Amino acid sequence: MAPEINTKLTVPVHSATGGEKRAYVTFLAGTGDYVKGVVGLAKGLRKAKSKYPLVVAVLPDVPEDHRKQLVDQGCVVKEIEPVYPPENQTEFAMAYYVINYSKLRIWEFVEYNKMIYLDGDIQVFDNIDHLYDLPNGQFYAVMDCFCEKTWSHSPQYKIGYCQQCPDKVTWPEAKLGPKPPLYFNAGMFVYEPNLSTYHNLLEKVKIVPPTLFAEQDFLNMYFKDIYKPIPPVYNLVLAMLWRHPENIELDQVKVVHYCAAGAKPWRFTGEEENMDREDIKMLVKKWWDIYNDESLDYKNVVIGDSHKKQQTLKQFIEALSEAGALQYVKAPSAA
Ligand SMILES: O=c1ccn([C@@H]2O[C@H](COP(=O)(O)OP(=O)(O)O)[C@@H](O)[C@H]2O)c(=O)[nH]1
Ligand SMILES: OC[C@H]1O[C@H](O[C@@H]2[C@@H](O)[C@H](O)[C@@H](O)[C@H](O)[C@@H]2O)[C@H](O)[C@@H](O)[C@H]1O
Ligand SMILES: [Mn+2]
Repeated sequence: MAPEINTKLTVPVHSATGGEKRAYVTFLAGTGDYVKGVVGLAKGLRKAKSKYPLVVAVLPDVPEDHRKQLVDQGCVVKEIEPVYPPENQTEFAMAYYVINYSKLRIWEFVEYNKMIYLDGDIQVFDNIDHLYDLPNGQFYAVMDCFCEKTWSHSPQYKIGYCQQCPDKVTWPEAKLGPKPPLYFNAGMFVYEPNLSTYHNLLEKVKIVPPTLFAEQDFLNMYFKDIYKPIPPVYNLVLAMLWRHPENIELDQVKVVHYCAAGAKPWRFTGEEENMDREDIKMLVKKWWDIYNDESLDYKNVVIGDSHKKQQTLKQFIEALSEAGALQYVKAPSAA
């Protein structure tokens, strides 16, 4: 039985007032192939007719040609300095998670007052611009699942507890203390950049001992009092398809998060566990269909738009002249 959360997202009708500056933001590190994920995301947001730009926070190691690819796709590329956790012996669930602390820099982007963060391994298949109209002062994200092997070192996994089905194995308060607060997946969240929050985050991250899920654990701790769960259609953590299918209606899903082992579309082999599932193969194909769709490239959309505008202008002028509204003044012949 899915946890009782408000699955009918009621968003006030008012849209951005004049002063609101909104953007999507993602994070890119390294010289590897995650840049494909970000290009795919930029094209997916365009296909979903998102009104807002995509900002890409890049670490200094992202090469010039990758940055150019992103600018050519209409992205706003902003270089950030890395954020490192304190010296520690932590075994992160994935060794590379240490670089994910750098995501914290996006709280400094105060030229925007509302942003939606999306991992580079996320694709947006339907418009989610309405999430910007959610009430301010909260931190919105989708609840994670604790059932994958990546959680095997956690107390939840060891007792078979998952917040996605809290009645299946009840949390043993007597033995393990109070049930953990609702926990979100940090691959997608709606937040408000803010300088004092930013400085406080950076202060706190220096003293909080790192844990399994690196900055995701840290963000859950930091925002636990204002965290508001939003429906899984806004961040389908793929493992939900085989761990909690009863909580998912795939044809309603707007955002897919390719975070299961072996699920990154641009490296997909289909060999890892669950990667031979028909739904997984369909979602990977959907990702590639967008990535390969040249009509979604920024240069074609912009040209397309300006071409359309020229066409419309031409038709407008023709219509005016047909209506006799335009008296062409004959230019004197040059001769
Ligand atoms: O080599 C890397 C690893 C991670 N990332 C960024 O960090 C995010 C979080 O990592 P990942 O999505 O692999 O974590 P998962 O969601 O799979 O746990 C990615 O989506 C990318 O935006 C990156 O740019 N380069
Ligand atoms: O650095 C920690 C990462 O933790 C999260 O990924 C995990 C989490 O979703 C687990 O629940 C899954 O089991 C696992 O596969 C997946 O990698 C975020 O998606 C990512 O952005 C990043 O914060
Ligand atoms: Mn991810």
